[in-house]
This record gives sequence, structure tokens and C-alpha cells, in this order.
Amino acid sequence: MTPLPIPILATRHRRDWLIALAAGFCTVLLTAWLFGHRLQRDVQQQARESAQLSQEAIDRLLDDVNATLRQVEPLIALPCQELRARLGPVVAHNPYVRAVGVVHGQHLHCLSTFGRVAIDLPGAAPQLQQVELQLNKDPLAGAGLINLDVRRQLPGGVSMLASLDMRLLQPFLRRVVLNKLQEYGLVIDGQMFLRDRLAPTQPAVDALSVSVASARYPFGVFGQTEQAELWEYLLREEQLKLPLFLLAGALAGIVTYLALRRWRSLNGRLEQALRNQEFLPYYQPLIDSRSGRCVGAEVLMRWQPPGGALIPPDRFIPQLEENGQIAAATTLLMRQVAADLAGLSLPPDFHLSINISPCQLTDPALAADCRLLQDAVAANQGQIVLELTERVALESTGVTQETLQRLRDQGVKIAIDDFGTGHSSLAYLTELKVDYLKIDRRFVSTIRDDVPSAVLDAIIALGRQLNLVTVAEGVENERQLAYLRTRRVSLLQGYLYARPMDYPAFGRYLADHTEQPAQSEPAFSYH
Ligand SMILES: Nc1nc2c(ncn2[C@@H]2O[C@H](COP(=O)(O)O[C@H]3[C@@H](O)[C@H](n4cnc5c(=O)[nH]c(N)nc54)O[C@@H]3COP(=O)(O)O)[C@@H](O)[C@H]2O)c(=O)[nH]1
Repeated sequence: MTPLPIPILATRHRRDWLIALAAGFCTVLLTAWLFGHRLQRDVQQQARESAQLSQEAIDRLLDDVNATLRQVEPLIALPCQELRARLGPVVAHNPYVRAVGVVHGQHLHCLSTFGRVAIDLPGAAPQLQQVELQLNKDPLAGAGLINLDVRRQLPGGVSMLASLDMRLLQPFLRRVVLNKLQEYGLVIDGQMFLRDRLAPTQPAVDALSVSVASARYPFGVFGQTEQAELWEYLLREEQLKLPLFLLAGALAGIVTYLALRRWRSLNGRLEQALRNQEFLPYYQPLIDSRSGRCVGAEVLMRWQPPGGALIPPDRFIPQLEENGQIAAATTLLMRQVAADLAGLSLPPDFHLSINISPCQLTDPALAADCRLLQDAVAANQGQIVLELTERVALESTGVTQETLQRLRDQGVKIAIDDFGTGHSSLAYLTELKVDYLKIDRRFVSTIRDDVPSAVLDAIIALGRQLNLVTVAEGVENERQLAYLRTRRVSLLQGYLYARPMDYPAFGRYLADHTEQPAQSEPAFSYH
């Protein structure tokens, strides 16, 4: 046999290094992003919780103030001088209240601190029995002092007012700022108290912001951080984790590099195996379900490295398919099969099936290789069946259909392998004009006693309706055999009859099993 021309794979060490570096770098970025994202979420969560704590603390403070106002309510009718004397001790008991006063309409006329005053309050009077809050610059004390006025409306257009010093409320709000929020404050009736000043509107932010409204009093607590500030914080925190990210990146790089090397080295070994012709055909008998006679075989590839154990196809076929060497390996296999068949005594109508990956349908050598096999079985009116395996999706394009048509014109039959699994679909059966439908062993294994197996029955019925030859693989016991025979599946293959075997063993098998028909029924015709 002449050695096959195999494309030599160039060494790609440098490219492997670059890919591994890229994988490491991406991992560093990804882990940093993930950690940063989590950190930002945690900050937001903490800020919300602490804003809520602030709001609850201010609620409790306002409860106290409200109780104080209720306490002094019976004194409202007293003259201002007397009222002032009675209010003084009450105010002294509440550290947050700066003054208590009486308002008629919107006119503040008596204060616990100054006695009689004449101050017009802005806005409208609150609803009866309602508490209203208002932020004001203190009209009487020094400039810059900000009051929180708590006003409670009584019948007759009179209300009690308690003025709180906002400086004393700072510790309540600082809870928010402790959690990395740059700007924080109170929102009352559209007005803001920011840290230590009044502001007309809440400043716009492009990053994190939380706000919590009280359910009992008309105010809310808010906190916010600008993007730059947040980035600075995140970077500071991330810096500490930098070694961790680098470690993750290094690991990813090493794993990628090793995986690539392994892949390349398997590719290298496969290339060598092709050159040394280490791929061998194994044969698994195909049995006529009616006569029980061996009427053919499926060729299954094996890899026999020199001095090593036999390697099953699952371990190398996918890689051959991926690196484009499957066509060369199949050519090698077909030539070996053709040579083997010449030395065997085949039964009449011998049926030889061989697996073809969908990517091989564009291989110009395929038709010639099939011709080689057809010639090898011609003396026995044999038949070559190409089983289209479905690990890789088969596209029913014009080229595929043309190739299949040419092969069919040449007398080659087409089978869909492992029907019902992988990428195989109902559309293939008609579009690709297949001749054989091979039922996957997963469906055969569902046969249990006499219980009908719905999917298996449906596949068999479909095959019959489309006038296809049905082949069941994976027949392992008598129960499955009886079931498949009852449903008139044409061909059977499985460990019940024989495992795949090498050429000498297959020669002996044929000699033992093709002489005497095991059943008296006529053989199934699949021509
Ligand atoms: N493109 C190519 N694919 C190929 C080629 N040779 C094989 N293959 C594909 O590899 C898959 C695994 O094949 P293998 O390990 O040889 O397994 C076959 C049988 O040994 C197994 N089998 C048969 N009867 C039984 C059974 O009774 N029980 C049981 N547990 N296993 C059994 O089934 C496999 C036959 O598969 P199929 O081809 O689908 O009929 C396999 O998918 C092959 O397609 C190749 O040259 N080219």
C-alpha cells in the first residue's frame, strides 16, 4: 500500500503562548470585573441598610418630639409670658429641641426661647392633627443655622411648633456616609439638607444612589456617590485582591497552554499514526433478522499504536474530524478493507457498511475509495453502504446532495447512522434520499419484556413507511432480538451475535457462520 500524503501540521508554540497569555489576561480582567461588580452591589446594599437605620432613628426622634408637643398642647391658651415659663423646662428635657412655639394660622407669635415674636411662616398650614416638617434657616439665631421645624396642627387654626437643630441630627445621617457614600442628607417636601447646608435639589449622580422614605413622617434619607468616587473606592479595595486576580489569570493561562499542548500533541500523534498506517479496520457482523445469517459487516476503525493498547474510535475520531484528517484516515481504512476482503470468502449479497463523517462528503477521493470497495465485493454481488455519522451536523446543501447523488449513481447506498440522536433529523431522510435507517442502540436498549417502546416503534414505522431498510444496532439479548424480529427490522447488529473483531477473527467468524442458515425463513431482501 502506498503511503498517503498527509499535511504536516506546523509547530504552533508561539501561537499557543499568545493564546495562553490572552486567556490569562482575560481571566484577570473578568475576575476583577466580577469582584468589582460584587463589591459595588455590597456597597449599595450596605448603604440602603444604613440609610434605613438613619431613617428609623430619625423616626424615633420625631416620635419623642411629637410626644413633647402633645404634652404642651393643653397650655396653648395661656398668655405668651406664662407659656414661655411653662415651656422652658419641657424644652430643656429634650436635647434636640431648640425651641417650642405657638403658631396662629401661619403666624408664629410665641417662642419658648424669646417669648413674644412676630414671624410669618412660609407655606400653608398643615391638616388637622397632622405633623408637618419643614427645613428653615433659623430666622432668629446666627446665620447658617438650620432648623427642622416639626409642626402639629390643632383645632381652631392653631399649631404647636418644635424647632430642632440640624447640627444635632448629623450623627443620625453620618451612618449613611460611613458606608462610602459621598453625599448624604434629608429630603423634606422637595427640599434637601445636604451634610450641613440646604440645597434646592438633590445633586445629579452618575453612580450609586440610595433613598429611603419614612412611612410615618414626611421625610426621606438619601445617600449617593459619584462615579469617580466609587471607582476610587473600588480600585482601593480591588488593589488588595490583585494577587488573587493574577493567580487566577496565571492558572487560566497555564491550563490553556497545557490543553493546547495536549491537543497539539494528540494531533501530532494522529498525524504520525496516519503516516505509519496505524488505523485498522475491525468488523462487526450484520445479521439478517429473518434467516439469522451473517449477511454483512460494519467496518469500525481502531487505532493500534506500536506496542500499545488498541484505542477505540471515540478517543480519536472527533479529533480527526476536527483537524481535517478523517478523510485521509478513511481512505487508509478503505484500502485496508479492500485488501482484507480479497482474502475472505464472502457470502452472496455481502453488505459492507462503513462510517463517513459529513465533512467527507466534499472529499474528491471518496468516490474512488468507494469504487475500490465495490470492486472488492462485486464478485459476490455485494453492496457498499456509507453510514453518515452525526457527531458533526450534516448540512443538506446542493453540494452534499450532488455528492450523494453521484455516489448513488455509482451504486453506493446511503444510511443515516444513530437515527434519532445527535444532529440527525427527519428532514435528512427525505432531502438526502437515504436507503438505510440505522436505529441507535439507545433505543434498542429501551426494550423491556413485552412493553412496547414508543420511540423505537415510531422509528421502525417511519423506516417502513419511507421504504427504508431498517438496521438495529446494539442488540444484546434474546428479548431485544424477539422484539425487533416481531417488528420486522431487517438487519441486526450487536454483542448478542459478535463484538467488532479484527480481520483474522472475522475470517474465522464468516467461515463458521455463513455455511448453514440458522433459520428456515427466506432472507430479507434489501436490494
Ligand atoms: N467517521 C467514522 N466514525 C467511526 C469509524 N469507526 C467507528 N466510528 C464511530 O465511532 C463510534 C464508536 O464506535 P465503536 O466504539 O466501534 O462502537 C461500535 C460498536 O462496537 C458498538 N456496538 C455494536 N454493538 C453493540 C452492542 O451490542 N452493545 C454496545 N454497548 N455497543 C455495541 O456500537 C458502535 C457502532 O456504532 P455505529 O457506527 O453507530 O453503528 C461510533 O459512533 C462509530 O460511528 C470510522 O471509520 N469513521
